[in-house]
Amino acid sequence: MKTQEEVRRAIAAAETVVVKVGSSSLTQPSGHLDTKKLEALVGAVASVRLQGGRVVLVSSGAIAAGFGPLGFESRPTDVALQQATASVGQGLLMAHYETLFARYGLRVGQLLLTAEDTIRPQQYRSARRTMAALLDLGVVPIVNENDALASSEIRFGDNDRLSALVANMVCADALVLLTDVDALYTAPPSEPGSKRISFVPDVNEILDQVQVRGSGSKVGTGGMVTKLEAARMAAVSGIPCVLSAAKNAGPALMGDPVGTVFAPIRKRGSARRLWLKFAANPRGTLVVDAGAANAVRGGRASLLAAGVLETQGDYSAGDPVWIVDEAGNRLARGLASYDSEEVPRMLGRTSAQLRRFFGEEYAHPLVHRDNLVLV
Ligand SMILES: Nc1ncnc2c1ncn2[C@@H]1O[C@H](COP(=O)(O)OP(=O)(O)O)[C@@H](O)[C@H]1O
Ligand SMILES: N[C@@H](CCC(=O)OP(=O)(O)O)C(=O)O
Repeated sequence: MKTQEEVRRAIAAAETVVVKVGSSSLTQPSGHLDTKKLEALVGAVASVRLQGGRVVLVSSGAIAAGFGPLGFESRPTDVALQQATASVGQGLLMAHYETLFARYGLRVGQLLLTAEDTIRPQQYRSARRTMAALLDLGVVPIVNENDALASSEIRFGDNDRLSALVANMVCADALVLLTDVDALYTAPPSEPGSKRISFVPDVNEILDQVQVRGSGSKVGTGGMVTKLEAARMAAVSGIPCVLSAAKNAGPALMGDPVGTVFAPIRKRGSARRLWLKFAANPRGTLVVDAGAANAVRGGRASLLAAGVLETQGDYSAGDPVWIVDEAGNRLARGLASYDSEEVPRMLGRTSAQLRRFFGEEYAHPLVHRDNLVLV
């Protein structure tokens, strides 16, 4: 899939599509939900579904839908109030979607995910199974971050990266990012001289060539920065991606020449590793000796306690941690197998010693190679 036309054709032919729509495309200038915009979006998504496609909609808008009815003038900035607003707004948002999709005879199902659901194997498998069952039933799953519960340290905030992980989770054939700007530009579109880009053959190469900024609106969160990250996550997972204005959702889904398309650059990988590489926020650090550093750099070894010199930070089993060498150079990110307070007594010991001193449950690597990505 090398040319722009090939990538657009692949998007049009996609059997399973993830469509992400941002807050800025669902709201009026005041920040309140805009039902006309919702109507147009649902029309475009429903037509893909009615033609036999499997579609997941990743929709922002819970906070936008909630602050007006709660009597706030604008989006609250306090975290607890934001979470409460999202809790009220999410129900209202879903009520709109239910009514609008019902006009096309379609059912919707709600899935609220936290960042943790995309890493912890059990939660990940459960989310994937539910999503697959919904799609098999012909339902349109509507996904949002579980804002009411997401903790501030480990939340996405934007839905861009979440949508790329969902695309991976459902083995999507295309990712469609809908926003309030018609394409990726060489610089924020408000800057004189910025030019529209319609095709990105290798998203890794474009990162140094464009100037991207955070959100241009009061309601959007991640801006173009997180959209490019999402496009990159899709590209390295082998998923073609198009970024376009929400008002061009129909043409973008049909492969017409709107927005910016990103070619896939690699075969599909695991979503958990993708999250670790791009989105995980490490909670601690494991400092390793030269031998372990070499083994980790080699890319196929687990990190054994025998090669770890020090543990820093406060983390639980399953949390992301940095793996650094003695000079502090970051080698990899991985998921810790043990809570941070269990680690000091394990350091420097071989698996046989750990088994003998502490029992079988302490004889595992501190980071298993399946849970480790090089940076
Ligand atoms: N290089 C760029 N090209 C296009 N848009 C950009 C660029 N850099 C920053 N932006 C801004 O990103 C905004 C879209 O992000 P955001 O407001 O978070 O939308 P959403 O709510 O859809 O996630 C655009 O309105 C634009 O102002
Ligand atoms: N999860 C939040 C949306 C966060 C947000 O604004 O994301 P984005 O539209 O991707 O910038 C909500 O539903 O209000």
